[in-house]
Amino acid sequence: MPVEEFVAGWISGALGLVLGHPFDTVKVRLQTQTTYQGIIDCMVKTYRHESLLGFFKGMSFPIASIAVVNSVLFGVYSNTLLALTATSHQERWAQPPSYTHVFIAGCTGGFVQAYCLAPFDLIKVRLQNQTEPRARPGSPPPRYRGPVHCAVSICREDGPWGLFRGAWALTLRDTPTLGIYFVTYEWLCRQSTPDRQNPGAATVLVAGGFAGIASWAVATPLDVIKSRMQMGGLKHRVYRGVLDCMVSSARQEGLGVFFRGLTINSARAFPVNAVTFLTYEYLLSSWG
Ligand SMILES: CN(C)C(=N)NCCC[C@H](N)C(=O)O
Repeated sequence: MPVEEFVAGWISGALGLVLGHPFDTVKVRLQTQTTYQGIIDCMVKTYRHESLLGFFKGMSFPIASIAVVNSVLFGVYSNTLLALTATSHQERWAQPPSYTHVFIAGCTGGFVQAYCLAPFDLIKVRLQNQTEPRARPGSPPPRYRGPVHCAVSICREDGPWGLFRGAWALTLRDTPTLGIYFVTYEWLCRQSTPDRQNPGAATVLVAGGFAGIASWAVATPLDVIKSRMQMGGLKHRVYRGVLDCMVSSARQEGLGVFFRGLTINSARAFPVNAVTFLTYEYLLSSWG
């Protein structure tokens, strides 16, 4: 099994994450809290209350974990395509796989990565939702002191399976949307590249960016549900399942709730995925 795809996925995921984390914090807060009037209000309040550091809450953990998860996504995707089409990554521009194969490989990558991502994503969302300013003498400490304390507390309160809270919604979110992600990327690259040639850097950047936007646009409704289920129990209500969360969120807040965070997510998705794909393609082509 070729391992370069895993390593390239690892490095490209870490770069994308640093770039996108401040946007991600605003998105998570908009999706799970009702105190903000919109993106700007959330940004201003976060900055005033928590300084610039507020935007980077929960980042140290994903920087290691998202890199692992991205490595699983790209590694599983590429190796599934290899199994389906018997072409390696280097041969794929000259002998392009069908979009059906790309979609199946993307869905497989999405399904596997969802289970690797679930505990890390839960911890990230819980930490991002702590709106307390940095600890000052006399002020009450935040519920979680950091990622490890958060993981230990969840295990203590809910058992080890507690770390997988929201995992089903995450799987439903990621399986089809990762298929869409890779199909969009391939389609855009092929549209703007002469037949059977490797796409240039500008094409990869633009195709990666739009693949990110397209997949997140489809993923947003389940992203909202996933984030709410992950916060369940902590002053937030506990849902009986994905359907219960969907129905009661829509009843209480209207259908618009499913698109909460869409604008900020799209603004985040373009640079994050442009950099991710460019780094991934660059690393694989320089390793030959
Ligand atoms: C719609 N979904 C779930 C995705 N397109 N996921 C893959 C993108 C990964 C990238 N690190 C990001 O966070 O955008």
